[in-house]
Amino acid sequence: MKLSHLIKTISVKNINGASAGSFFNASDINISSIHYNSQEVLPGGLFIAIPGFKSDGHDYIDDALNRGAAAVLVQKPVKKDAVVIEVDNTRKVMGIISAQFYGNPSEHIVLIGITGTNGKTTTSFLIEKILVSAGFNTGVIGTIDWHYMGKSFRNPVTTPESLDLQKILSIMKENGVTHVVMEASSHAIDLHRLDGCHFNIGVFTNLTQDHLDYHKDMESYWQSKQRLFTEYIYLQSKKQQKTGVINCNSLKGKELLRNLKMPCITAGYSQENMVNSKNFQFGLDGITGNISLPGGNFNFKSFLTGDYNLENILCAAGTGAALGIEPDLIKAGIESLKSVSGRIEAVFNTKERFVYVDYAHTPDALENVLSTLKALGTGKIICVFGCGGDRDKNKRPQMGRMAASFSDISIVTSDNPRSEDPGTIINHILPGIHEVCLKEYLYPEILSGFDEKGYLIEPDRRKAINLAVKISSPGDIVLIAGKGHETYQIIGTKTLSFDDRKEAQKALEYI
Ligand SMILES: CC(=O)N[C@H]1[C@@H](OP(=O)(O)OP(=O)(O)OC[C@H]2O[C@@H](n3ccc(=O)[nH]c3=O)[C@H](O)[C@@H]2O)O[C@H](CO)[C@@H](O)[C@@H]1O[C@H](C)C(=O)N[C@@H](C)C(=O)N[C@H](CCC(=O)O)C(=O)O
Ligand SMILES: Nc1ncnc2c1ncn2[C@@H]1O[C@H](COP(=O)(O)OP(=O)(O)OP(=O)(O)O)[C@@H](O)[C@H]1O
Ligand SMILES: N[C@H](CCC[C@H](N)C(=O)O)C(=O)O
Ligand SMILES: [Mg+2]
Repeated sequence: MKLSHLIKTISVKNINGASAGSFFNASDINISSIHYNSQEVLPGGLFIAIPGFKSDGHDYIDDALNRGAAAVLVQKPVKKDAVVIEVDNTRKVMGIISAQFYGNPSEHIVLIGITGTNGKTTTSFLIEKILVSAGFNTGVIGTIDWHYMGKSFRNPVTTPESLDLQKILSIMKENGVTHVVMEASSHAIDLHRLDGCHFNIGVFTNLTQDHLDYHKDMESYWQSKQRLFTEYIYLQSKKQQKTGVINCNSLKGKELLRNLKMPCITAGYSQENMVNSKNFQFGLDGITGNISLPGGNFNFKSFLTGDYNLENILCAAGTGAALGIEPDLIKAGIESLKSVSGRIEAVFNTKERFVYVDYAHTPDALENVLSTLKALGTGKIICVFGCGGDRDKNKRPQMGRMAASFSDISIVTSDNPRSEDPGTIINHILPGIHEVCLKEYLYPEILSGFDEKGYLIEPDRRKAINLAVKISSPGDIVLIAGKGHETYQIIGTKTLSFDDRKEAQKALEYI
C-alpha cells in the first residue's frame, strides 16, 4: 500500500522535516507490512516507535532500519537516513493506520465490545452461542483465545494491540465471519488498542476493584471503562445503529446509563429493565427461570450457575435483542453453552468431592463464586487461592477477606508471582484474612482435621491443591481460584506448565 494512502486519515506533523504535501509531491513509497516491534520488522515494512512502560521503541529505530524498514513513524524528532513520519502520538495513530492497511475490517462486520471488571469472557461466550444459533458466522476475541469457525489461536493479552487486532479482524472477515464479539479491557481502552474499530454494540457488565496498579484509582479505572461507550461507540463508530447494553443490577451500570446519549437496552433482575428475569432458581447444575425482553419472553435452563451468571445471561440476551434476534433463538443460544473453560469448571471425580476451578482473581469475583457455592452446597468449603504478582497490590487483602469470610479453610498460595517474591504477596493477603479469622493451621494439625475456621500458608500451588483435596471429606467443596483456564504459571521470568484442573485430578486419584 502506498504510504500516502496509508496515512491519509491521520494528522502528520512532518515527513523528513517537510510537510506531508511537499513530501508526496516529490515522491511516495510502498509499505508492505507494519510493525511495532523492531525484532519483527520485514524489508519494506513501516516501523512504529512506541514509548512503552519498560522501554522506548524510538531506541530500536536503527534495529528496524537494519532489518530493512522502508519508513519509521515517530512521536519524537528523529534524524535518520530514511523516511521518518512524525505524529503527536504513535500509539494513537497505530490503530487507524492498521485499520487502513487491513481494509477497515470492522466497518464491514457487526462488532460487539464488552467491558466491565468481571464477566466479559463469560458474556462473550454466551453472545457467541446466541449469534451461532441465529445462523451467523461468529468470531470471538478475548482472554481465553481468539477463535472463529472452530479454529482457535493464542491471545497473549485479553484485547490485542491495535495492529494485531485489525489483522485478526481482517482474517475473520476474509474467512466469512460476519459478527465479532470481543472483550474490551480497560488497558486496551487506555492504550488506544481499539482505535480504528467501529462498534455496533457495547456491553457493560460491572465495575469493582482491579487493576489499580495501572489506573491508580477507581475513578480513572471507571473513566477508562466508560470511554468504550462515550468515545469509541458514540463518537468514533461509523455504524448507523449503535446500542449500549447495560447491566443495571450494577449501580455503576445505572450511572453509565444516565451518562450516555445513545440508545441503550437495560438488563437486570427488576421488571423495570427492558431485559429482566423472574422465577429464577440456582442449583449446582445451573439456572432456570424466565426471561422477558423486547419482543417476547421464554423459560430457559442454563448450565451456568450463580446470580452473577444470570447477569451475564441477561446482558447476552440484551445483545441478541439489540440485533433483532428472535427470542427462541436467544433461548437456544443461552441453553447451548455447556460451560466456559475455567469458570466454575467441575473437576470430575468418584470420591464425592465437589471440586471446582474458577478464574476469580478479584475480591468481587471471589465473593461471588464462594457465596454461590456456599448457598448451593452443604459441605465445608476449602478455598485455594493466591494473587498475581506485578498486578494490583491493593486487592490482595480484600481477596484474603473474601476467602476467609466464605470458606472454612483458606489455603493461601501463589498465583502467577511474576517478578515478585511469593512470600511478600502472601504477606499482603494475610491482613485481610486476619480481619475474619486468626487461626493458622500448620501441616500436621490440619491433616488430622479442622473444626475452627482458619487458614494455612502453602506457597507451592501444586502442594496447596494436593493438601486441599487431602483434607476434604465426602460432600465438601474445594474451590481452586484465580487461574481458571490458564495452563501455565509465571514464576520470575519463567512460564512453566501448570493446570489447576490437571493438578486437582491427580490429587483426587490419591485419596
Ligand atoms: C501494561 C501494558 O499493557 N503493557 C503493554 C505494552 O508494553 P510496554 O509499553 O511496556 O512495551 P515495552 O516493552 O516498554 O516496549 C515499548 C515498545 O518497544 C518495542 N520494542 C521493544 C524491544 C525491542 O527489541 N524492539 C522494540 O521495538 C515494543 O514492541 C514496544 O512497542 O505494550 C506491549 C506491546 O503491545 C504489550 O505487550 C504490553 O502488555 C503486557 C504484556 C501486559 O501484561 N499487559 C497486561 C497488563 C494487559 O494488557 N492486560 C489487559 C487487561 C486484562 C483484563 O481484562 O484483566 C489485557 O487486555 O490483557
Ligand atoms: N458478572 C459477573 N460479576 C461478578 N463476577 C463474575 C461475573 N462473571 C464472572 N464472574 C467471576 O469472575 C471470574 C472471571 O469471569 P470472566 O472470565 O467471565 O471475566 P472477565 O471480565 O473476562 O475477566 P478478565 O478481566 O480477567 O478477562 C469468574 O471466574 C467468576 O468468578
Ligand atoms: N487479565 C488479568 C488476569 C489475572 C489472572 C491471574 N491469574 C493473575 O495472573 O493475576 C490480568 O492480567 O491482570
Ligand atoms: Mg476475560
